[in-house]
Amino acid sequence: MSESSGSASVKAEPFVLTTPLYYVNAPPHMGSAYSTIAADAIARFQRLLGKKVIFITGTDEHGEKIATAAAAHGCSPKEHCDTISHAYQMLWKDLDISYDKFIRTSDPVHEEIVKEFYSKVFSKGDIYCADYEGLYCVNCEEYKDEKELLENNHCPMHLKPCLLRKENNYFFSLSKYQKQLEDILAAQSDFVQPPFRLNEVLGWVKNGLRDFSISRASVEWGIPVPNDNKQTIYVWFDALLGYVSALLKEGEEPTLQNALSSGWPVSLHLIGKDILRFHAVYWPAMLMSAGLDLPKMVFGHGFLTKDGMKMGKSLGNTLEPKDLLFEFGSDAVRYFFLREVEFGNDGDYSEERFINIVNAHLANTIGNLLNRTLGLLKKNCESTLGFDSASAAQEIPLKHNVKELVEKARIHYENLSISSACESVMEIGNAGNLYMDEHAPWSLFKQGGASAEAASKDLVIILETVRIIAIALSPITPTLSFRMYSQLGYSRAQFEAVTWDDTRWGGLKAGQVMAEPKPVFARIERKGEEKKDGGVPPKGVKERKRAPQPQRVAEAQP
Ligand SMILES: Nc1ncnc2c1ncn2[C@@H]1O[C@H](COP(=O)(O)OP(=O)(O)OP(=O)(O)O)[C@@H](O)[C@H]1O
Repeated sequence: MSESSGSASVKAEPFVLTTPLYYVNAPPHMGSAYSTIAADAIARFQRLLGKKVIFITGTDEHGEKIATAAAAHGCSPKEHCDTISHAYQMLWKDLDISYDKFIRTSDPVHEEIVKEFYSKVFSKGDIYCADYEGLYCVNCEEYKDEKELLENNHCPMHLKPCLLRKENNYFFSLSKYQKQLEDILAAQSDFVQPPFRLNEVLGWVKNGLRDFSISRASVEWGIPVPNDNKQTIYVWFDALLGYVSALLKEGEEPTLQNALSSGWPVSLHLIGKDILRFHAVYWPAMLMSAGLDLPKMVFGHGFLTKDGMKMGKSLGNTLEPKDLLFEFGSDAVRYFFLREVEFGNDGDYSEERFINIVNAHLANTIGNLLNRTLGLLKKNCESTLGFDSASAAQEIPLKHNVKELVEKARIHYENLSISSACESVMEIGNAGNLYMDEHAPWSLFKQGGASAEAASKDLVIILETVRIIAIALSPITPTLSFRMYSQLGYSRAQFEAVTWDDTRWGGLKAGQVMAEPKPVFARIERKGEEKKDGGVPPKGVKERKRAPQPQRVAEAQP
């Protein structure tokens, strides 16, 4: 991605990004939440740059696995999909996901788009009928190559046996697009990110592409193949087109032309590495066949793992996001996973690490800095700024340091190095804390006169640093950032109007009145940890409370 300057000018071309459309075989888990949180951070960052963003997420609802899951719950596939899709939407709400469009592949408008697309590919001569026999993983909804399977034909991802299946299906001529795909991957080196995943994709393509079946004779819960109602369209062929259907406006006639005119091609498909082949090989070939533009980038991130295995619905080894949210709150969950897991690589969850990171960074480095400073301002300056931040900080090193770190954070966000962006912002917090400790304004106030004046300038300088942190961290911790902003005396509307340009030094003005100091982030107490109000809780009393409760813990004042 670019390193061009972060301007707030509105670009005509929207930034369109997508999460995977999650398969509704079971409710969402922390892995599904991870992709969506990351996409949300990117969407929020792009909006801060002044871009028009179309952020698409949704659910993939057809196929054999869904019909089986519905039967197991004694309901119809549609009822099952309604329930699980709703669970995704509720979780996204709790996680502060700012999506613009939630697409469900059982939506009738999507069916129209799939049928039109299928007919285009058919007219191109890229669909034919043939018998196929192969090993099928129902959990991947994919025929597998024997070479990629474990002992006894077990799927390496789901650890379940693949079954031999023989069907008469419609096939897509993927092999026809081998050369074109090789050329695209060579010419557009950032089409697949991170770079090591591009090598993976190049390997698959160079090994030779085989046509794949795009219909199922044995699956009823799906979109009927045009002109052959005995077969339904393969769930992946159908699901990928959800990214197109999502662009249709409310009430608009469901045609490809209408959908494509509202933002195609996608700027970024953000996916887990498990579905890279579908997005970086099958999907571009399908689009080329239909004569549609290709997405600009496919980013395959790593897995959240448990005992080294991918956390997933089929394996059932998942971490429940609702529990984490209940206990720690949305900002903590978002921050931990985006800061802790280097974006692109795998990462493991540990509660101890979660608590340590979140307490150290959000409660101490940021929350405590703001709270201490506001406490001093209240005590010594009636919570009112005596100087503009621009005039308070003429040529101090902190100001230059902050400027450099903000620019680093911006470049990291642009390059999707989300963890490094968090790190740069936290360095701003460290610099602010160091400034506070070195200048010790509490003792300058005691000296009075010119020293007291210097102290009140110091407070403005630190609060300006915190203001910049609030903006730069807002793609990751939107709720916490708003709490910080309102402590600085700004309204919700003022917070919502900020752009990345507002990270420039000089926002705080003399006379601005700060809010009553309240901790913006409650430190998480470990089970059995001694509480500030005295001792461990008595037996039978729940040790942790629902987060966030910022007023619960007041950090020590200097
Ligand atoms: N453990 C995980 N770590 C990171 N992302 C994950 C994880 N599990 C799922 N995802 C996200 O969800 C996408 C797959 O969605 P899907 O609905 O198929 O979930 P799943 O839990 O992987 O299902 P299954 O276990 O049945 O394969 C991945 O590409 C990724 O974006």
